[in-house]
Amino acid sequence: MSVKLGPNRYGKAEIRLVRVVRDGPVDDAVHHVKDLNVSTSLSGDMDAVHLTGDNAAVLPTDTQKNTAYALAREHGVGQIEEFALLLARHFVESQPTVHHARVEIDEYAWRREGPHSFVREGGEVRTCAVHHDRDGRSTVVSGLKDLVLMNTTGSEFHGYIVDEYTTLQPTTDRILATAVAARWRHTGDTTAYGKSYEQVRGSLLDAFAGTHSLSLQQTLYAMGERALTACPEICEIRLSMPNKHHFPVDLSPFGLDNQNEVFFAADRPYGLIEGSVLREDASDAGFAWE
Ligand SMILES: O=c1[nH]c(=O)c2[nH]c(=O)[nH]c2[nH]1
Repeated sequence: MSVKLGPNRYGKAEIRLVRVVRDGPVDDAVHHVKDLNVSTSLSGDMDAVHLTGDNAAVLPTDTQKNTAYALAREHGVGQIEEFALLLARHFVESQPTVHHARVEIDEYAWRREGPHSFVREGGEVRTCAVHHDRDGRSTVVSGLKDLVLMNTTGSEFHGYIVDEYTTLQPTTDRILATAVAARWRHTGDTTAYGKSYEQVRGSLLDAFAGTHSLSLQQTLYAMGERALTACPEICEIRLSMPNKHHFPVDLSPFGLDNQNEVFFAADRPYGLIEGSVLREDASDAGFAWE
């Protein structure tokens, strides 16, 4: 039997990193925090390590982790996309055996409660995934996940295929609830990642709340379209949205009606609606989504 090594990469997953910045006199400083989960992944001249156990080309994952902490100390974090690019470029530019770096970062939000006190926001997580290769090409995908949304009316679903297995009743008034995971690809024309994050997030919320929905698919498209319209520096957005079903409870055994007021919130199974919306003239994605 003849086999060969296929695509491979390696790195440190889920490096938890909290960076504190102190602003002002030591006794009376206002603190700022960045709370990150960083994952690095490198590829390049890695045949020997797999085929013969020669580790000479390998930058250990332990070193990758240390690098994240050291660069956070030296440079600060700023926008997660900037820090991810700093790390990715560092690995590729400092190590000839590393030809490609992918750095993914999740950022957890803390709301200020005092000069050095914070409350963890329970809601969405900001995300990014950047790539950098030895030809100097970089891609940046930003995103969010766990953005839980609900409309308690303004959602219908009917007109679908009915076959011998269909039991679903058509509805003209249902709860529409989801947990949005969105990732958007930057054209490369901007580094204003904080601003575009706010624009895209705001667009997703506006379109979800403002669309009278005939399906979650229609809502997904409206959300993507709104984000692309609001934010010229992104060219493609990918959305993944579970349909978190809410079933009206049959209260007739108790002599009670239920005019869409009492629901069973099911956690599984759930519909999973996914799609991308992109500009007609979107540039080639290259390795951005890998
Ligand atoms: O918005 C929806 N899209 C579907 O494709 C679907 N399928 C289903 O059973 N309910 C729903 N709702």
